[in-house]
Amino acid sequence: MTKKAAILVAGGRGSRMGGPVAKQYLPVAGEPVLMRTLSVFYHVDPAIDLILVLPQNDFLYWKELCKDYQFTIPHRLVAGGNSRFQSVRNGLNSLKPETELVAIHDGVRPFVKQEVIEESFEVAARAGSAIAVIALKDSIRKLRDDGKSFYEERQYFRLVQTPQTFLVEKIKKAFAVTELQQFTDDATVYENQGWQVTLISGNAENIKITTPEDMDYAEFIAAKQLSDR
Ligand SMILES: Nc1ccn([C@@H]2O[C@H](COP(=O)(O)OP(=O)(O)OP(=O)(O)O)[C@@H](O)[C@H]2O)c(=O)n1
Ligand SMILES: C[C@](O)(CO)[C@H](O)COP(=O)(O)O
Repeated sequence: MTKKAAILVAGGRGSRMGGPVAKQYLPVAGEPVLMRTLSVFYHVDPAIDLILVLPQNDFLYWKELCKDYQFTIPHRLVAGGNSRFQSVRNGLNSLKPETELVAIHDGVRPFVKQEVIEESFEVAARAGSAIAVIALKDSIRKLRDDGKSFYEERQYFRLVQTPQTFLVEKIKKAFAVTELQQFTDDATVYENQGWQVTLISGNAENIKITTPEDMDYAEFIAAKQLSDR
């Protein structure tokens, strides 16, 4: 059986969300965002090695939160870094030697579908990588520095989500480089090695909770999930 791990990165401060409590700990329909995300991965496969990357200073707070919510899904804590890239790298460095596949996922994307995670592991096992993306619904304009804007054919673009799942051997090699500005996700780190990434379909509700209005939408999605059960 292939040894799988999932690194859920939640080492950020949520500056665009604002507020006294970082967004990854905020309750959505009564359950903190990170507990929701951990649960989805756990239900895909309870044997997945779950790694949660948090700011080191939040470890105690998180452990207390788990007690308060009686949250018992097993996971390991790893200290985050100053950027998402560094947080992911810390997570990769904590993988057990026998791990063959790793899904890297934003902790603040609690509505990823189990089917997307499952497909990401299947495709990454065959192709080396699997990056969840969705098509655009709106038209797009490309901006130029001179203030002009131009039509672009939206069928050639995709919005990038997580999970981004990889063969461990390859993604660890890819992350053993100096951080570059274009490393806004893990696919860009992988392709920096000259390797082509493989895209899979994500799910529309798999939003990255980023700004306050996302919390309203998150409440809506959580309520819908409950009524669809
Ligand atoms: N040093 C960092 C920065 C970000 N992240 C994580 O990467 C994911 C995507 O980042 P983003 O949505 O930008 O989160 P924040 O950095 O927390 O938000 P902001 O940019 O608004 O401060 C989040 O789960 C975030 O916690 C991380 O693990 N370590
Ligand atoms: C990884 C990511 O969620 C893919 O869309 C995104 O690049 C993270 O960006 P952020 O600026 O760190 O939120």
